[in-house]
Amino acid sequence: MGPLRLGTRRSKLAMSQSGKVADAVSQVTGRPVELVEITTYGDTTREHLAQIGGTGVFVTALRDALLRGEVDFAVHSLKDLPTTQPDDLVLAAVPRREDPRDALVARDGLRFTDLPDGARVGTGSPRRMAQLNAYARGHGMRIETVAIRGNVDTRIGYVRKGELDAVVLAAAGLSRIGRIDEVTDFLPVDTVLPAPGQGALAIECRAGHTAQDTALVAALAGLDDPFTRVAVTAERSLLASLEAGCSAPVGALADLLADGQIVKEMRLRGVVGTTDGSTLVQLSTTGPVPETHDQAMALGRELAAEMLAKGAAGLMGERAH
Ligand SMILES: NCc1[nH]cc(CCC(=O)O)c1CC(=O)O
Repeated sequence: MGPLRLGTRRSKLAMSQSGKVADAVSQVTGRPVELVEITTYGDTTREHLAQIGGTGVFVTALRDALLRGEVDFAVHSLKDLPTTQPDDLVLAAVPRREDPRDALVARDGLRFTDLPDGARVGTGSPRRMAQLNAYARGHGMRIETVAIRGNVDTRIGYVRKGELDAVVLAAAGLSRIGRIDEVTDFLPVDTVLPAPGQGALAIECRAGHTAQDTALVAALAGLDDPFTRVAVTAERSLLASLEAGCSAPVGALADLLADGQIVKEMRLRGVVGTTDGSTLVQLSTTGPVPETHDQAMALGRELAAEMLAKGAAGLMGERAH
């Protein structure tokens, strides 16, 4: 048998996380893994993701390569993955999640709460804008959120060149490309809830039409982290039930509540808001740690129903598509 072919985007972030997954897959399968670089629509378009809708723009080309048999599995950032799973593909593994928080990279080592009056803060994410602006309004701060996009290096470049006072990025992405030292403040999740699935990766395969596919899915299961899987399932169920795309202003995070070493319950928090931060619907639910996929899905649906009852639908500009 030849090497396994791993389909990946070619950005520095994607190549770095795919390289790590390749090593882990080699370990569990005993086979060499070869990286196959694929350009996605999200990599070439110059449009703002909030405008093109975001849903699947980084994913579709990778999925097509999988379905055509050009690669054996694909590695995605889970937060970029649409909540609808195609029948012929399967999430073979969700490895243990890294730090899910958003992080600030600001000039002069500034923390978020120390930003000066009128500070310009760059982010392309309506979710980040909504929560940053809501915090500022509630704490007598005045900031201006500025829509930017581009890869991580480009975004940090706006601060280094003095065009912005700060940018907000996912801590996990910075860590994966070796730039975590540039973070000047980790934003508490009470201030900014991350995107559903942020900090987690997804390893996707064909759903076992051949004996080889089936064997690969079984081997990759060894890389799955069951708690991360349950947590991101609940978060993504919330997103799906709100009928929001991945560029909608929705944050969600599931975490465990423990008493010492003993895990007691899982908490799921969700937020949706207007980008100007004038209105946020933020709710949380706590219950037994889900033991099945269906239980995790139910938790997300229940919280979504409560958020919709509080007017969440009216706050999402962008609908599912
Ligand atoms: N939308 C872009 C994207 N998709 C995944 C990550 C990296 C972090 C992660 O895996 O959640 C990033 C960059 C960012 O949001 O700063």
